[in-house]
Amino acid sequence: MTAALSPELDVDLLVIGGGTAGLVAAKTAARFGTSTLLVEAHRMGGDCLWTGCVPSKSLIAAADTAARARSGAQLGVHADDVRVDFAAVMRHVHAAIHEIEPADSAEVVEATGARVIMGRARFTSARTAVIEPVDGTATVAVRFRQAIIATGSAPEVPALPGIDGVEVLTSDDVWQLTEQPERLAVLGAGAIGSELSQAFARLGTHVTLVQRNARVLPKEDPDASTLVAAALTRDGVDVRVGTTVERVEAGTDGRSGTLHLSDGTAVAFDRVLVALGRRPRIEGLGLEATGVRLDDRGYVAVDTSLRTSDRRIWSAGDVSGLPQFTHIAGVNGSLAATNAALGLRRRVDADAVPRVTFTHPEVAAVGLAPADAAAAGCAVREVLHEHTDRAIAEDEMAGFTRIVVDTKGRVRGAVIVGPRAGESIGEAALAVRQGITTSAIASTTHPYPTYSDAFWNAAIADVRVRLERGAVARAIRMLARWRRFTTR
Ligand SMILES: Cc1cc2nc3c(=O)[nH]c(=O)nc-3n(C[C@H](O)[C@H](O)[C@H](O)COP(=O)(O)OP(=O)(O)OC[C@H]3O[C@@H](n4cnc5c(N)ncnc54)[C@H](O)[C@@H]3O)c2cc1C
Ligand SMILES: NC(=O)c1ccc[n+]([C@@H]2O[C@H](COP(=O)([O-])OP(=O)(O)OC[C@H]3O[C@@H](n4cnc5c(N)ncnc54)[C@H](O)[C@@H]3O)[C@@H](O)[C@H]2O)c1
Repeated sequence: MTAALSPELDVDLLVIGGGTAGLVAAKTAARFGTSTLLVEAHRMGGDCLWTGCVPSKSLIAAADTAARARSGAQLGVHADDVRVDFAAVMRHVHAAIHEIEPADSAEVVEATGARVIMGRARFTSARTAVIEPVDGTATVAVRFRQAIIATGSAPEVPALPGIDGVEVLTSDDVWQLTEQPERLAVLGAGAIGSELSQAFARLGTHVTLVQRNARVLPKEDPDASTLVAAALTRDGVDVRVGTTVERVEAGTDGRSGTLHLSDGTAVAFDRVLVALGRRPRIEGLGLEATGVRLDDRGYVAVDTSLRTSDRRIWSAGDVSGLPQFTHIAGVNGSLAATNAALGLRRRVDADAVPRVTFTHPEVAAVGLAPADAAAAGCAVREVLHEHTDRAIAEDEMAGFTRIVVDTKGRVRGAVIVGPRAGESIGEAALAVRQGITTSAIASTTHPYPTYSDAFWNAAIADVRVRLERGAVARAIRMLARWRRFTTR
C-alpha cells in the first residue's frame, strides 16, 4: 500500500519522537537551518513531562512536605494531625505538568523553524517513512536525508504467573489514580520503585516493596542502598529484599490480590505497581525496512557518535540503550542532531554524566565509583554528614560525600547521599568533566553552612593528605624551618 504513495514531504532530517531527545534534536537541527520534521505519536514532551520526572518529583514534593511536618517535633515544631488530601496531591501533580507543558509544545518547536506532525511514524526504507496522523487525516509520506530515532522506552511488565488476572499499575498510569491505595505492593526497588514506595508511604499508604536483588538501588553505592533502605523502613515501607514474586493471586475486584513470594511469605495488596525496568519503544517502527540493528537487549545499537548501523539513521534518548535519564536524552538529542545535520562525529560523554535518585536521602553520583577507585589507582576521600554543620542544623545527618581522586589530584568521581545531593553533584560533574583538581576546589571558597561544603571539605581532606607526604611535605617542613631560622 505505502509503495504506491508518492513522497509528499522531502526533509533533511526526520526526528521520530517528541520526548526530551526528539525535542532537543529537532530544535537543534532547525536552528542550524536544516529542514526538520518532528513526528510525535502521543503527547509532546514525552515521558519526562507526562509520566516520569515531572509527576514523580511533584508527588515526592507533597510526600516530603508531609514527612517534614510529621518529623517537626524533633525540631520543636508540632504539626499535629497531618492530613493528606490525595485528590489535592494529584491536582498538584497535574498542575505541575500543565505548568511545564507549554515549554515542550509544538509551537515552541515550530518557532525554531522545524515542522511538527502529530502522528505515528514508520520507516518504509532507509530513506523514506510514512506518518499516520493522529487526527485520522491521510497518511503522509516522507523522504529524508537523515533520521533520528527518539522513541523512548516503556515500562516492562514481565509475565509473572497470575499477573494477567490483576490490573497492574505502572509509571505510565499511576498518575491517573484518584483514590489513594490503602495497601500498595511495589515490585522492583530501582529508581522508580524506591522513589514511589517512599512517596506513597509518606502520604499514608501501607507500602510493601519487593526486590529480587539483595539491596534496594543495586546500581548505586552499597552504603547509599543501606541508608535508603533504612529511610524507607523508617517511613513505614515494608522492605523485602532478596526475594521475588512466584505467583500473583488475583482478588475478586481485578485490582487487589496477594503476592506469593519466593521466601514463602505472602503480601496482600489493594493495588500493585510494577517497576521492573523498561523496554525500548520500537514496535511498528518499521526498523526491518532499514539497516538499523538492535543490541542484545533489544535497544537500537549506536556507536559513540549515536549513529546506528544504518549510516543515515541516528538515535538518542532511552531507545538508544544508553542510561535512561532526561539530561542524557537532551544532551544526546542535541549531539545526534549536530552530527546528522552538520556531518560531524562528536562523541557521547560517558564519564561525567551525573544521576540522582530522588529518595530521601537523595542519592547522587557521577564518574568513577568509589568501589572501583583502588583498581584504577585512585584514592577515596569522605566527609560524613554528621560532620557537616548544615546537616546537623537540619537534623539530617544520615549521609556522606565521597570523592574519587587520581594520583594527579583530579576528581574522577563522586557519590553524595543526603538532602539536596542532586544540587551538590553538579559541581562534582564539572570537576570530573574538566579534570579539576582537589587543590583547585580547596582553594575556591564555598559558602557556609551548606551541604556543598562537604564536597569542599572532601577536597581539602585530599589536599591535606597530599601535603603530608613526599616532596611537598619535605618542602613545607623546610620552608617552616627556614622561616623559624630567619625570624629568630
Ligand atoms: C517514573 C519515572 C521517573 C523518572 N524520573 C527521572 C528523573 O527524575 N530524572 C531523569 O533524568 N530521568 C527520569 N526518568 C527517565 C526519563 O523520563 C527518560 O529518560 C526520558 O523521558 C527519555 O526521553 P526520550 O526522549 O528518550 O523518550 P520519551 O520521553 O519516552 O519520548 C519518546 C516519544 O516518542 C513517541 N513515539 C514513540 N514511537 C513513535 C512513533 N513510531 N512515531 C512517533 N512518535 C513516537 C512517544 O509517544 C514519546 O512521546 C524517569 C522515568 C520515569 C518512568
Ligand atoms: N531519578 C531518576 O533519574 C529516575 C527516576 C525513575 C526512573 N529513572 C530511569 O528509569 C529507569 C527504569 O527504572 P526502574 O526502576 O523501572 O528499573 P530498574 O532497572 O532501575 O530497577 C528495576 C529493579 O527491579 C528488580 N527486579 C527485577 N525483576 C524483579 C522481580 N521479578 N522481582 C523483584 N524485583 C525485581 C531489579 O533488581 C531492579 O533493581 C531507571 O534505570 C532510570 O534510568 C530515573
